Amino acid sequence: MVNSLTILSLKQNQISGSIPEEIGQCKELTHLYLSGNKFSGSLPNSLSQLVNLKRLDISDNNFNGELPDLPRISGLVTYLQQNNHLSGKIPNFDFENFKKSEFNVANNNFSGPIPYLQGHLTADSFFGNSELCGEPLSTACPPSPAPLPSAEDSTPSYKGFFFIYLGYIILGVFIVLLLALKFIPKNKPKTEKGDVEKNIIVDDKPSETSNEFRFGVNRSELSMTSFESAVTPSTLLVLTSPLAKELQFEDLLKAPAELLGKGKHGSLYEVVLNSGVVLAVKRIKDWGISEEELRSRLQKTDQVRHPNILPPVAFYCSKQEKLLVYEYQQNGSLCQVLHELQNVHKFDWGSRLSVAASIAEALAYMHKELHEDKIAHGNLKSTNILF
Ligand SMILES: Nc1ncnc2c1ncn2[C@@H]1O[C@H](COP(=O)(O)OP(=O)(O)OP(=O)(O)O)[C@@H](O)[C@H]1O
Repeated sequence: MVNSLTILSLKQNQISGSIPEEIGQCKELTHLYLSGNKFSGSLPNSLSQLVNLKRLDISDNNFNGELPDLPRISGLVTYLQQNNHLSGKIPNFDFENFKKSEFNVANNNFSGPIPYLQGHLTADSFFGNSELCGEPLSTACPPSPAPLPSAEDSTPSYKGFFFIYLGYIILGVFIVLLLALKFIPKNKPKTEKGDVEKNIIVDDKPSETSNEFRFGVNRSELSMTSFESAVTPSTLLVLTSPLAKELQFEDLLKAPAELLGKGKHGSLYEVVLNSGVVLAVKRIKDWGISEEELRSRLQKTDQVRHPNILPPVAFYCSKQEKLLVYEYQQNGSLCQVLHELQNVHKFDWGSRLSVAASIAEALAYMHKELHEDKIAHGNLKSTNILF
């Protein structure tokens, strides 16, 4: 039971006590909402073992002590812990993953410099920590004291000499290489297409190299070298949706993208096209089926039309990348309605039943139509029900 728990929401109650170390056993937990209670004590170290966690909200409690190693949870997109008594340094998260309103450590006892925020977040997320300093707060950090010179520093050691000589050697080799490059004849044989294909590089991290296409100006993790675009004509397959008419693969790569979440099969980005159209693009990793099979499944899924099934708009398939494009649904998911709305009582039992009936109807239709192709949903959960 505990092993398969994915969402735990205890918010806005009067619960006191500390979070037990055993929370680390809930390995499937993706959403943990404990805000607005009277929890106290320090956060257990085992919290950092919840590697599937996407949303953590422990705001408005009495937690204290230092934070466990939470940055190791790479898929976190919500991190709210304002209005507690937590202390120590702010860890170096992957701040690119957080929207402004989804990261907040205000009104605690944190101290020291704020880590580099990669251009994200504002002072609002950090106010109320009297010993916190650095951007984006207006309090500058005091200069770190210069290390005292030691006796060892004043006399050059053998180790020091070794590095000086090593430096000379490297410089010498570099000059020889430069000269060699200058005098080697430049008439290289023309590279065949096959050779270029062998050189395709997919870089999973943003790179500063200027000849790269970007998916998301500087916020996404997807980038692809120009080699791939040179050998792969735009193979983005636009399905029947009029929304993405004339959509090109390059349009996706150039558009700003924001991470919406990370799942088992990859990351999902909100992508805003030049035209203003907003898409949700899933970058698939480890699907475990062949490119051919993926194509055939998507084309079949596209033929199953039902008002409650969100069809893919387009997909892109190459050896290096598999992208699935959907229309962005701006009204949020069932999970948000159930767990994040201020006034959940608005979601009355009549509405809940009607949502459940719509889901069942859509699922039954899809499974009937795709029965022969053996395609089932296989991952039904409240975050996958969109309004
Ligand atoms: N078309 C969409 N528009 C808006 N939000 C979406 C859309 N599709 C998914 N989301 C939201 O984005 C988040 C991530 O979605 P995703 O489908 O990647 O999750 P997942 O089903 O857990 O992934 P996986 O199948 O890889 O395990 C979810 O919170 C979901 O509600």
